[in-house]
Amino acid sequence: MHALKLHTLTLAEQLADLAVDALIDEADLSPKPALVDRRGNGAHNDLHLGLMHASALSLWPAFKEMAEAAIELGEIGLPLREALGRIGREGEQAMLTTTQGVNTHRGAIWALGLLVAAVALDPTSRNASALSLRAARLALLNDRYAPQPLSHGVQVAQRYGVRGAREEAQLGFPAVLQRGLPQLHASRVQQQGEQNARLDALLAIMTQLADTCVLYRAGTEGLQAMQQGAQAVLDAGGSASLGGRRRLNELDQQLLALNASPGGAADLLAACLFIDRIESCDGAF
Ligand SMILES: CC(C)(COP(=O)(O)OP(=O)(O)OC[C@H]1O[C@@H](n2cnc3c(N)ncnc32)[C@H](O[C@H]2O[C@H](COP(=O)(O)OP(=O)(O)OP(=O)(O)O)[C@@H](O)[C@H]2O)[C@@H]1O)[C@@H](O)C(=O)NCCC(=O)NCCS
Ligand SMILES: Nc1ncnc2[nH]cnc12
Repeated sequence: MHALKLHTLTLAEQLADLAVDALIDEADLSPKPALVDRRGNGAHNDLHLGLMHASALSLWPAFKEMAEAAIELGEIGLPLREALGRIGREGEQAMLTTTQGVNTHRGAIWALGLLVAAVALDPTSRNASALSLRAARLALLNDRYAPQPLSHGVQVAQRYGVRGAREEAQLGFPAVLQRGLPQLHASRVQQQGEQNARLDALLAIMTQLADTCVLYRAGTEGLQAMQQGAQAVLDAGGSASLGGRRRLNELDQQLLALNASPGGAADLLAACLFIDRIESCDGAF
């Protein structure tokens, strides 16, 4: 008879599981305005839900390695920042191989990678502000080996003078801490269902974020439509209310017409769900 061998997950493996779970929960959440979800491809002709799942799963080794690097190096400093940069770039390559070149989760590797490392550095300190502060301190360090591509984010940051993904992390994810998480908690208190609470959290993030994906595709008209439309859904009672659902449908149609995909807001919803899960576990994850 074979003995059943149980493998206890390491901390790094548990954190990688949680990061991938957050990405899959984000992808599955429906109906998200102009984003890939269970209904369809939103404003994307090169993406679908299966690809988002495959992309999320391809990132598990990178998240695990980022957590291991944080545990091994043990402190915030250039060695850890540069290790995260190297692992992040390898993660991007794994993602691009899986998706045959489509950028599904670049911003999510960045945000979740920093947060995974922030938890691994001190798993006993799990509240959102402490975590985001450690992530911000990592993001503020300059990775000497990072290539300097003229990315979409850099192009629109220059053109419109906005904060992109890098600055959002360096500030400790204000769209998540000040908007997404409080809205998630407030909507849960109203007991109208977890999916509606998550949709409301996404909308709250959208009200404030300078999403460089939206700006690149649809300029300031797209960004205003996203921010004001998301606020209109929340003002009408949120995604659980009939009025809110009507506004959400209007926002979906408007963003689709503008080809404006809030991919940055989607990544930050995944970050929000990850932090929420870390904060709510006591003991093992
Ligand atoms: C620091 C980096 C995040 C690089 O940032 P940068 O702004 O230079 O680069 P981008 O390539 O533009 O990627 C940033 C991605 O971050 C998301 N995002 C956008 N706005 C915000 C915001 N205000 N706050 C937070 N996050 C934001 C967004 O990701 C999502 O959109 C992706 C699709 O974008 P895009 O390629 O533009 O796609 P399309 O519009 O569809 O393109 P076309 O089809 O039109 O051609 C999607 O993947 C979502 O994830 C931005 O894309 C960081 O990445 C970096 O430095 N990496 C190097 C390695 C490293 O250090 N890693 C650290 C590991 S901890
Ligand atoms: N659900 C989604 N749809 C499109 N782009 C995304 N980037 C991250 N999540 C996304």
